[in-house]
Amino acid sequence: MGGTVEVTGLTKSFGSQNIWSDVTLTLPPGEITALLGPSGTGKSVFLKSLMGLLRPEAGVCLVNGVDMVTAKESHRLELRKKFGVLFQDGALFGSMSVYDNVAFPLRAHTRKGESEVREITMQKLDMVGLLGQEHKLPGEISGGMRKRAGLARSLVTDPEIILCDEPDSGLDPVRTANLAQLLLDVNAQTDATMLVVTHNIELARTLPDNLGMLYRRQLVMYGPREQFLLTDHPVVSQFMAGDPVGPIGMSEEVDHSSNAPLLDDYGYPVDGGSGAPSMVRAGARAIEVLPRQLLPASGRPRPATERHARRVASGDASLYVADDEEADRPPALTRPDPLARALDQTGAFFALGLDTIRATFRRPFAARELLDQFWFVTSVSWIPAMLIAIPFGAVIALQLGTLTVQVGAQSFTGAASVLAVVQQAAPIVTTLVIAGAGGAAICADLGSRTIRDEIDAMRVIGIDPVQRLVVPRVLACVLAAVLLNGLVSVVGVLGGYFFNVVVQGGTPGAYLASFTALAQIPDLVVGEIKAVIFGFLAGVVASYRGLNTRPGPKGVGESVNQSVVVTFLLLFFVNFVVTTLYLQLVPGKGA
Ligand SMILES: Nc1ncnc2c1ncn2[C@@H]1O[C@H](COP(=O)(O)OP(=O)(O)OP(=O)(O)O)[C@@H](O)[C@H]1O
Repeated sequence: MGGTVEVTGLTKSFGSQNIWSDVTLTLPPGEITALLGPSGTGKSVFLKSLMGLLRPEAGVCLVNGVDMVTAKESHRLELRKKFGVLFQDGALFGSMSVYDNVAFPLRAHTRKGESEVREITMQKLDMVGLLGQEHKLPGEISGGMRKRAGLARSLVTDPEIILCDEPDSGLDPVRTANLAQLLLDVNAQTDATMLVVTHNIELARTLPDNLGMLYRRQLVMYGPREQFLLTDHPVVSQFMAGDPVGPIGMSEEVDHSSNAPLLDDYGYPVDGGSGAPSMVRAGARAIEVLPRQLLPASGRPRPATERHARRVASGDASLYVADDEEADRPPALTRPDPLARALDQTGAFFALGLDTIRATFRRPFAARELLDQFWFVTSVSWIPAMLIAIPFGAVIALQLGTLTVQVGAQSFTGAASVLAVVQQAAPIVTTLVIAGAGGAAICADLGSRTIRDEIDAMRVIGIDPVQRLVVPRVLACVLAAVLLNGLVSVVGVLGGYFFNVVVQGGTPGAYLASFTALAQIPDLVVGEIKAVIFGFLAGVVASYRGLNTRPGPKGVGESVNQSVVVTFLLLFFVNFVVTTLYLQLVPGKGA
């Protein structure tokens, strides 16, 4: 029988926006449950909270007895392997073909040989009608096809718990009917516990054993289909009838507001309210006859059907209806505390940094991804770094050359300009360019994957995105910083030599002699140490912002902007700290 999911008092907010509060329900093992609710009521947020992808601020969510809210991430990654999840847009990995996407969980978590992987993958692709499309990339197929490929991927490991976020959206009516039948047949074969979020009334009426509805930040009703579908609850009956008139309005915020029609005790418009009461009642009456539930194509009854009937007959399964007073409660407005938020984000940033260091030593190591990223970061950074290094080295050389002449210490010009370039200018120039070019691209890439649910899909498949995506990107930034720092130092020093010796008429011998007299090996090493630290910071900041992008393209843009600005600020602060420590700990040569 399928896995168990027991939710108690779950509450989730984003900042001051409460999404839902105190949600309590149990998904009966092996049965199909549908979750309904107007757009924006937090159904997707609920699914993600069940899998521990989002962290509710209160409540318990037990999956096979383990609380997903408080469990360690490593424990959650293991538990998520029990889930098969279809995200709203399919959440296919954009760089892999449809075939590789569907085969991915099998390759990641089973020891099956490639021929067996192929057999299972092709069978699932056949099941969702995608044979012949397997070599295409997700960007080359339609939205509905992506959805079906996502469904095939979610089923490929025969999961104990299947969560589907609007499996019908983007599908034509025939394919929606086929998909409903497919989900039912999968349930009949595997006895998996299933939760399906849908807006499709026909699917909601004929597929599930149980239904629940979210509305105005709470679970308004939850229970067996026999009781749910016959209710005259105004919100539920309006939704199930798809009626424009009733308590549900156009948006979550104005529902039931003064702009909405005046409603009687049952939620029907009273005199002066807009809309036709007869239509509402007709709509409500339309669901008074219990529709027939779908039957498995095999003709054999599902194991869940009998268990469900027993639960209903014994009274174990009964309809939960939320308190009306609770429904009328105004949204709980929690004022966001900017200090607590800043501390939270700082803590999360350091946690990602530590996790990145730990994950660097975990196997398997994403060596191919590291090479790709290193090549990418270096190729976008080296030309701007060189172009900045030449005038930067020249300005330092000219300024120091002029100054040393003024104070009669021109014999130290070489040492002063080389040390300024190697210790200060080179690491800073290198990392500013890496953060601006490479870091911005890393943040945009991870941000786009986040808003397309690819990162969450990876977590559900039990792959740690820090190990798979963040480690190679951060290491690529570190390696590119070390390499470019060396190049920028050489270019800067040569530029200094050119301007001091050729332009300002200094002697080559004095330039080099002053350098060897005053500089020491640690002076050169500290430049590379700075490059390592700055490269690490640029990579972690870009990854942190990318993984914590707010929804939508605007969110990605904001993240990229913040990533660059925060890296610059951090860089100058850390440079100050490292330089001060170095000057305290390493006495200058001859001092
Ligand atoms: N990561 C996030 N950060 C901030 N707000 C979010 C985030 N994810 C969702 N929200 C907000 O939570 C609310 C509920 O979103 P959700 O996608 O769960 O709604 P839904 O019921 O699934 O809607 P639909 O039926 O239209 O898909 C929305 O107001 C949304 O803007």
